Amino acid sequence: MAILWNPLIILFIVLVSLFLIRVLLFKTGLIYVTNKWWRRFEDYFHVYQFFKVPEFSDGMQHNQLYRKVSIYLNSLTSIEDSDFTNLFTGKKSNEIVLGLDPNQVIEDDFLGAKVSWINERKSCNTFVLKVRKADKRRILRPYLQHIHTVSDELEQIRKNLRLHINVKDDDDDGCDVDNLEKSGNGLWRSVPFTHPSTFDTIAMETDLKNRVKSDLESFLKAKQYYHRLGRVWKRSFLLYGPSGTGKSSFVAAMANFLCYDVYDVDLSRVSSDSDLKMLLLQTTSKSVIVIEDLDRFLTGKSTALSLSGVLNFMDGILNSCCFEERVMVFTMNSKDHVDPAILRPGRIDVHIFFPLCDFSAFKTLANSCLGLKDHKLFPQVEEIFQNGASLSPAEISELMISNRNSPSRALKTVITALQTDGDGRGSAANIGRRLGDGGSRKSIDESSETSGMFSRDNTVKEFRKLYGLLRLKSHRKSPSSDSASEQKDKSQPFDLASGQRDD
Ligand SMILES: Nc1ncnc2c1ncn2[C@@H]1O[C@H](COP(=O)(O)OP(=O)(O)OP(=O)(O)O)[C@@H](O)[C@H]1O
Ligand SMILES: [Mg+2]
Repeated sequence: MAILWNPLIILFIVLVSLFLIRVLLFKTGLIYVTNKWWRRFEDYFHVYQFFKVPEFSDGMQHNQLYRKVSIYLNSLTSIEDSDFTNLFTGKKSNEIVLGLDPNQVIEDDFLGAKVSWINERKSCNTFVLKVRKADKRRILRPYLQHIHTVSDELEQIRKNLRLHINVKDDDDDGCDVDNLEKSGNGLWRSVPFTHPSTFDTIAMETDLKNRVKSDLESFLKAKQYYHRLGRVWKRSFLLYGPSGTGKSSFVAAMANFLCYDVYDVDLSRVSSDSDLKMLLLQTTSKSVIVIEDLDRFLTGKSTALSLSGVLNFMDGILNSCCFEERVMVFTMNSKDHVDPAILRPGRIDVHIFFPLCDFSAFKTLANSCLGLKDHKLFPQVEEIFQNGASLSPAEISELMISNRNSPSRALKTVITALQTDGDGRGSAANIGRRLGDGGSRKSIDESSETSGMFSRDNTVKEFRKLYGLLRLKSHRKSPSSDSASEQKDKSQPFDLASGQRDD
C-alpha cells in the first residue's frame, strides 16, 4: 500500500489524468461547453453596456454605420467558430462567403478587450454591441474607428470596377447603348470593367514600373498633403509611344491597381466644350479618366471642341470644384505635332514613354506568353536586338501567342520577324501582312519616327533619356542646382517627363 504514496507514482497518476482530461475536452468538444460556462460565470462579475446600431435612422435614412458593421462582422474569422452561420455563394462562381444569421452572437477582440455583437432582427434590423463597462472608455472610439477603416478597405477590395463610356443621345454608329447601364445622369453608360491587365503582365523596365506603382501608392495616401499645398487631389499621366507598346493595357493596369472605375472619354462623341464639362462633372471620385489618342484628335479636323475646351478639361477651374481623388490619363502615339500648350510643364504631372520592344521586354513576354525563362535561342534574339531591330510588344506577343504550342517555333518566328524588320522598321506593310488585320502598327510615319529614336548608335542613351532617368540621376547628384522648375518638380514624387524639357 505504501508504494502508492511514492511521489513519483503520484506525479505519474496526475500527469496521466491531466492527459486524459485534455483528450476528453478536445476530442469530444467538451472544451467548447467548458468555455461557454466559464464565460457565463465571468459575466456575473462584469457590468456591460449595450450600443445599438439600427439599419435606419428615425427619418428612415439608411444608417451607413450599419452597413459598415455588417461588412466588418461578416469578415471576422470568429464567424467561422460560431455555433452556426449562413453560407452564400460569392461573386465568383467558386467562392463561398459566410453571413450572420438573425440573432446570431459573434465575438471579437480589440486591444485586449472582449466585445460581442448580436445581429438582432426585429421590426428594425439592428446590431447590438456589448462592451464591458470597464473597457468602454478605453476602446469604444478606437474600436468604431477600426470598424470604419477595415470596412472601407474591404469595400475597396471587393468593389466591382466599372468602365464608363460617354454616349450621345443620337448615337447611330451601331453601338447598342441601351443595353448598357446608365450612370451619371445619362451622359455615361457603364459595363463591368474586367480587363485582366496588371502591372505584372506589362513588359516594361522594372525600375520605371516600380516608380509608377509607388507614385500611385503615395498619391492614394496624399489627400492631406495635396490640400496643405493648396492643390487638388488628382494626378495626371501622359502615356506616349508607338502603337502596340502597351499604353491602353497600362491604363487598365493602373485602374486595377488603384481599384478605380474607368471613365473612357471618346472626344469624337462630345459635341461642345460645355458637353465636355458636363461629362467631367458627372464622373465620380476614385476614378481613372482616360482620353485615348489625344494627338490624333487634336490634329484631326473636329470643330466641335476647341483647344481651350480640352485644356480646361485637363486642369481648368472645374477640376478644382469636383475633381478630388481622380487620376487622369492621356495617351498619344507621338508628342511631335501636339500643341505645346498641352505639353507645357505642370499641365500633365507625369510623362511616360512606351518604347518598342527591347531584349528585356522580350524576355518578360517570353516568360508570360510561353513560360520561358531561358532558351538556347535567347542569345541570338539578344544579338538581333543589339543590332537595333525592334517590333512592338504587341507584335511580338501576338507571334508568341499564335505559336504557343511550340516555344522553339515561336522564338524562330519572332527571330524571322525581327530580321525581316531589320533595323529600319520600315516594312509596316509586311508586319501588317504577317499579323493579319490585327497588326498593330498604324502608319509608316510612326515606324520611321521610332527607328530614329532607336538608331543603333545611341539606343541606350536615347532610351534612358526618354524615360527621364538621366534627369532623375542629375537631380540626385546635384541637389544644389535648383532652378525654379526643378523646385516645382520636387513637390511631385517623381516626374518621368522626357523629350525637349530634359535636353
Ligand atoms: N509592354 C507590353 N507588355 C505586355 N503586353 C503588351 C505590351 N504592349 C502591348 N502588349 C499587348 O499588345 C496588345 C496591344 O497593346 P495596347 O493596346 O495596350 O497598345 P497601345 O500602346 O495602347 O496601342 P495603340 O497606340 O495602338 O492604342 C495588348 O494585347 C497587350 O497585351
Ligand atoms: Mg491604345
